Amino acid sequence: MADFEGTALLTPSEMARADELAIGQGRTGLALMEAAGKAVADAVRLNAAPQPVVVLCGQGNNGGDGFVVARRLAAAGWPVHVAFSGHIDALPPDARTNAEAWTGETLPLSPDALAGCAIVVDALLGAGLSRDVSGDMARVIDAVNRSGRPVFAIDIPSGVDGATGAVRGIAIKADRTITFFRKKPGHLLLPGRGQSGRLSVVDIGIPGAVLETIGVTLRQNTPELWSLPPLDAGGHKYGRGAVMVVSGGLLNTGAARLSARAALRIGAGLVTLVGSRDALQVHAAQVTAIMLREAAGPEALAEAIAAGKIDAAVIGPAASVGETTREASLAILASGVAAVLDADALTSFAHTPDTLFAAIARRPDRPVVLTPHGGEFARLFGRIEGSKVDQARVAAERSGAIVVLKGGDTVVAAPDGRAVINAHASPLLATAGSGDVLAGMIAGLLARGMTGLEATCAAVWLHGDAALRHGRPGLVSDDLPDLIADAMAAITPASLR
Ligand SMILES: NC(=O)C1=CN([C@@H]2O[C@H](COP(=O)(O)OP(=O)(O)OC[C@H]3O[C@@H](n4cnc5c(N)ncnc54)[C@H](O)[C@@H]3O)[C@@H](O)[C@H]2O)[C@@H](O)CC1
Ligand SMILES: [K+]
Repeated sequence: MADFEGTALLTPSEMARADELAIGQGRTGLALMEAAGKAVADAVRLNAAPQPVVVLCGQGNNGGDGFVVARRLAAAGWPVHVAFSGHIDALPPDARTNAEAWTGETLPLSPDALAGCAIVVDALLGAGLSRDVSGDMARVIDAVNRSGRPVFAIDIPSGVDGATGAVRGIAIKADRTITFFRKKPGHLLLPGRGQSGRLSVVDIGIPGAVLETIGVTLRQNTPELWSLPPLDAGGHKYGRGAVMVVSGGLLNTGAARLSARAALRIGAGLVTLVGSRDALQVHAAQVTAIMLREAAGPEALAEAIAAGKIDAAVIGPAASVGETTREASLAILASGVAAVLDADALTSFAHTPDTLFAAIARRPDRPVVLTPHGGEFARLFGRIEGSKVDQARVAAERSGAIVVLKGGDTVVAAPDGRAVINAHASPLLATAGSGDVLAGMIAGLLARGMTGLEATCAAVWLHGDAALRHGRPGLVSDDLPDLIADAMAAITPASLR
């Protein structure tokens, strides 16, 4: 996977380390704080005409940034007051210096401090919370959220946990968030993403090279992380990979068809639906470019894989839960093809996850991708503590597979610890069959020869992009495969299309 440093995400402790490393390389904490406060004051000035501002300052360095913002806005002629209830002496040194340099009005931190102001700057808490928000601070946050006034959050909306995106008790609902150096997971994970409003990242003088020292393993999913394989002018369909999708029974064929269409649309050379004769008769009435092959039972599946020179297989969409799907999944894994296990294939191992993980371990060279939503994840992996990223990472390590923990903030994790958060998505994707399309897209890109993590991240991003392209209510999963072409075209240079 390309190592594009702009996509790196830093947990609060990694960000503290980045600050420390920058300071070790000759920057001062005060200079970083001044740059941070200047960036926020500039953002306020760029986005509004001069009007009364209240800067809510907490007891740490986030509050220190707030005092810089207050000083700079006041110097630019804006009416500003600060709301702060701590002891200046108890502030960390740089924040204290800036609090002492503030000569304007300071009111106690309470909902009354909002009176008469038109804009709120939130400098209460940074990304690394040590406890839930309560007391006066909670009351002020509640009053800000009810006030309807525009809020500029410094670094992260106060109350959002920068590592997990959780709202710790209560959190500021910001219109704009200005963060420093790199985004934090809490800006992308839900509900933190929804609290952040429009997010911008500003350079405050921390050298990018510190990322290598820190050893960042978490990234945001963007097209910079992967590239779609170019089409070969002399290529033939087998060179673009063959996908097999296992069908559900007579009355459950639609889900597999969605997967198959998506696999073909994303560029697999050949796609075959396999299943019972009666299921194939339903498919036959619906598909044209997709091929059909009768195969019932694990041996027949293995034969179909060999006969079709299959590169990647999908099993799970409406496959039914139970022994048949379990045995079929094991046959696919034993065949060694790249495999995407979705939906019923995951639930079929709910009572025997170790059987699945052992089968994955026997074929370390070809990728296996598991695509659970939250319910399927819990059935297969039980309860895992920590953020969504932590959970996906533990599951990937335990299973030996790439795990796609789906949702509005899908997390992809690899067994080696690399993880990616996808925020390029639309709530329209919460519709029946959307996951079936994603499974097909992943398989299509695996068949085209992309590595497991790249294929999965690319498919997740393109799936989100397809829904964003629909751009209006009324998206159904049948629409998605046809939107994939435009999604791919937008990131593919014309010479390679
Ligand atoms: N040199 C640096 O470290 C820099 C820091 N910067 C700013 O500093 C911030 C981080 O500063 P800090 O690490 O001091 O963190 P905070 O500003 O969040 O302050 C931490 C303090 O808040 C308290 N606290 C934690 N959770 C709380 C809760 N739920 N309710 C009430 N109090 C709580 C802690 O006990 C601690 O006293 C960043 O967000 C950024 O804005 C920037 O100025 C750039 C440079
Ligand atoms: K804040």
